[in-house]
Amino acid sequence: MEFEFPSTLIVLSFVVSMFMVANLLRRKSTNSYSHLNLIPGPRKLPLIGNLHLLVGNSNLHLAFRDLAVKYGPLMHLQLGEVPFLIVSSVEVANEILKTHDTNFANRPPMLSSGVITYNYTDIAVAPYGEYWRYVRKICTLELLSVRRVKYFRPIREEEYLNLAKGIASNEGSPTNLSESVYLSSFTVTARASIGNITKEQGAVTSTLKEAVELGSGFSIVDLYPSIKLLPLITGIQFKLARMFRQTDGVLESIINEHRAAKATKTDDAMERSEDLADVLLKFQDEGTEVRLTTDNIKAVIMDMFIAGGETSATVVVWAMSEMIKNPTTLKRAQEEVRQVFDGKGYVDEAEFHKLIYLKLIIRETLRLHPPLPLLVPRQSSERCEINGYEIPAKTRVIINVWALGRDPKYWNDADEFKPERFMDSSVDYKGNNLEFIPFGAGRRICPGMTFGVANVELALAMLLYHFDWEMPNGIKNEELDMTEATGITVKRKHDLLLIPIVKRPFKQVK
Ligand code: HEM
Repeated sequence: MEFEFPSTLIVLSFVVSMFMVANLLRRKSTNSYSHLNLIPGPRKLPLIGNLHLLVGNSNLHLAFRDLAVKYGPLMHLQLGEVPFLIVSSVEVANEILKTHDTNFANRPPMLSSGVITYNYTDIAVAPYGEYWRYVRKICTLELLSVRRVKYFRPIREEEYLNLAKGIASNEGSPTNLSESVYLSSFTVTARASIGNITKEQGAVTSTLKEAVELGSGFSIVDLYPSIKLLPLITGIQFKLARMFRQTDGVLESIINEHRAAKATKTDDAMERSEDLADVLLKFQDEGTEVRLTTDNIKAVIMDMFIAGGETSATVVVWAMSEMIKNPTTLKRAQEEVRQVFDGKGYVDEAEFHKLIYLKLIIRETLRLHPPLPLLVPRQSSERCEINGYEIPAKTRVIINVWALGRDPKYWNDADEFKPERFMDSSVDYKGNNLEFIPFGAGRRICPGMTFGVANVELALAMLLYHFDWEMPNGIKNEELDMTEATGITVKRKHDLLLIPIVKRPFKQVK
């Protein structure tokens, strides 16, 4: 991720400080955020605020948790010019995500997300309001509802079987599991939302990922928004323009292909093979309550690519990593999956209700490794009061769900991987138990939860059923490196390389 707070950012901060001084001299000293100074937080330095405290911390969720231990669960941090509230307890999260949910249902504007989302007309960063509700509803109905997720079962089964077969062809050799899982997860999302995707179109994902990282809200251009020249000086403006051109070209070709297919198909045939892109185009033609432009459609499709593929794959890879590190858990999971599917000789979703232990593993992985540990930043629409403090409109809030998932007040042996803790527990990830919200909570909760979990379950079931796994280069299981990469989606720093040993050969699926 580009929020390398380390030295580059600090150096840049001093470069921009020249501009800042001029700005400060011009501006009146009063500002609406002065109330936030009453909220506990570390002492701020001129111009950079608290940025220096994040130097050397490649993972913001960790740094924020450590600071919260000292300053409390509602903490004020000044990052560059921008004040942030960092939330690290269930009680304060409840205030933001339940009591004042509507007020905090907005997203802060950020330079890069504005550019790549066609001026905030996707779902994830669209302002809270009628447009957001409309496009979110379409995606939920057409792609993400329980009914639609069931409908896409053949796509999932085909793609994850291909994944397993691809891995089997590399039996006995170190295999990059991260790479294969990410590709399959992305392909499933793309096939479900746009029908199919060419290799060239698929290549755009790496550009999209780069753009997402820039749009984390912690990029230097977003921390010094008053310095209008900063995007130019840092080169970010050019980078964004290049990314935009690349992704726009691909999205344009996808839309054109759908329009061309529509023109040649009968209404009946269209009905049967309609995907999300077709439905969005249909609504555009029909002129519904919210008028959709072609750019809006591109923005929504792009959101599905970004939000759908990477998150699920990240969970699969962390779950495999944790199991490799904990061989007893791995063995128990393999025994369960093999017991359920040995009768058939292949994995399919019809038997998934029997995979009790695998579901516990997924929950425990989501607790320890929520793919978006800080959710997506929120912003208040109006002034309000939280914990007796006045919070002005347009205040940015970060919920540290990673810290909530490891809060010793709620979790015994909080840092340990123990799927059994969820046995006989009613705590789930659907946004009701705020100590465990890997999908967020409230109005902005992830709409892709069912879709994502279906991907994770099937991928893991395939990997556990067909293979035993060994570490390469004689490394012991417990020595597996678990370092996290920096980024808005927190993946493994180093790809997961494992040696597959085929234990259940592939049988013709009936
Ligand atoms: C295991 C997989 C997934 C995880 C852990 C996950 C997690 C999240 C989180 C934490 C948020 C932010 C919620 C907030 O700000 O409170 C989010 C938002 C979102 N997710 Fe997911 N997600 C997953 C899969 C998916 C999938 C498969 C899709 C679609 C194909 C999807 C689409 C979205 C969208 C559109 C948003 C923005 C919602 C809004 O702002 O209204 N997600 N997700």
